[in-house]
Amino acid sequence: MFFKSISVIGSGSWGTALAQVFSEKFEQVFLWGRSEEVVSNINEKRENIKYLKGIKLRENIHASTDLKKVFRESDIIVVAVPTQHIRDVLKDIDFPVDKPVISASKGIEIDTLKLISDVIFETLKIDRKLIFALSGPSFAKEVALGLPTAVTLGGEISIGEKLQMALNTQSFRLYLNEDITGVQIGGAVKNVIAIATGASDGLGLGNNARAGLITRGLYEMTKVAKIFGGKPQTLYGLSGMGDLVLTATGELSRNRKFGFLIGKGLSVEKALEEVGQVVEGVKTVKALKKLMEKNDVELPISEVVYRVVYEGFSPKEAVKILMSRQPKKELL
Ligand SMILES: NC(=O)C1=CN([C@@H]2O[C@H](COP(=O)(O)OP(=O)(O)OC[C@H]3O[C@@H](n4cnc5c(N)ncnc54)[C@H](O)[C@@H]3O)[C@@H](O)[C@H]2O)C=CC1
Ligand SMILES: O=C(CO)COP(=O)(O)O
Repeated sequence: MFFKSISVIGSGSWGTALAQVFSEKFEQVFLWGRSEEVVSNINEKRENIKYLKGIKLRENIHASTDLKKVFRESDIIVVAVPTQHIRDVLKDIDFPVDKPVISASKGIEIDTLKLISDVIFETLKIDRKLIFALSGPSFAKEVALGLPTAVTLGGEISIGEKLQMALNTQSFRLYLNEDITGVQIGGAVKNVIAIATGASDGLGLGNNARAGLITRGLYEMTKVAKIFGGKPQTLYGLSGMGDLVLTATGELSRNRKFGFLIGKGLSVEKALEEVGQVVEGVKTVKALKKLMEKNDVELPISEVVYRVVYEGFSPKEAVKILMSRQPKKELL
């Protein structure tokens, strides 16, 4: 398999940052976006002013609103659309796809409780060996600036090795992991925990509280991975702990910022408005609530994030609920 060109589906901050990093090695990079304005800004001004301001995009990045064309044009497809919209976007592809499709989005589909790899499988009807998930600590802005970043590529090893070679650059390092399920759970659930640490910081609860949430949050991530059939140890890697630490503490995180604003007393609506970009944890926590009910499993941090976001509980009440739980053994 030799890859000359690559297509990125989704021209938000992540899709654009990935296009920029890929444009270093690929002859041609195609980028699909819904918005005519974003697409023409990229093609004419070489900048995604709305989602990735200040980054000069390379000349070999070609943006388009024609999804089928962008899909047909290249040897690898990367999906970077907000999770709840992936099915809707991919359903328009009505021809066979026989090239690798990599999910770079993070979340769980609320209606079906499916992972993105399953949504790709169902909509495109492609061989599972061609489906991959790219996840790990990777803020779009830092990736686009060419700052060193290490991520995990989850999926089948033999094609995965070829993709790894093709996508690896001096600033973007990929590790392979066969456990595509565990890789996706890390990226999805860490967003919910980042909302919790953001709220804790917004309330001014200190460093101890944040470290406690991160550690017990990681345990929740392993519990969710087990439900989906993923390996708990995957969650100790880049796509689990790595991304959790980044998102739960990093100033650039939208999930953390959303939580922080809630902790400062803003309403959910106002906090979402203030962030102004996708906050996947708000959706993922809804899926986790369904998952808890379906599997009769406890995810205490996710549960209180759900109550704050959807049931009108205050962040202070959430802290009280967490701190007054029955004392437990430290299960890991
Ligand atoms: N921004 C980042 O640093 C990273 C983001 N991700 C993930 O990438 C995915 C995309 O996020 P971002 O690019 O950051 O979001 P963003 O908020 O920067 O951009 C949102 C994008 O989604 C598009 N969109 C909105 N509604 C849509 C719909 N109904 N159908 C199709 N497209 C729609 C918008 O046009 C825009 O291109 C998310 O799952 C996110 O968790 C993963 C790693 C890093
Ligand atoms: O997933 C990310 C970094 O790895 C981005 O996190 P946010 O969506 O919280 O900004």
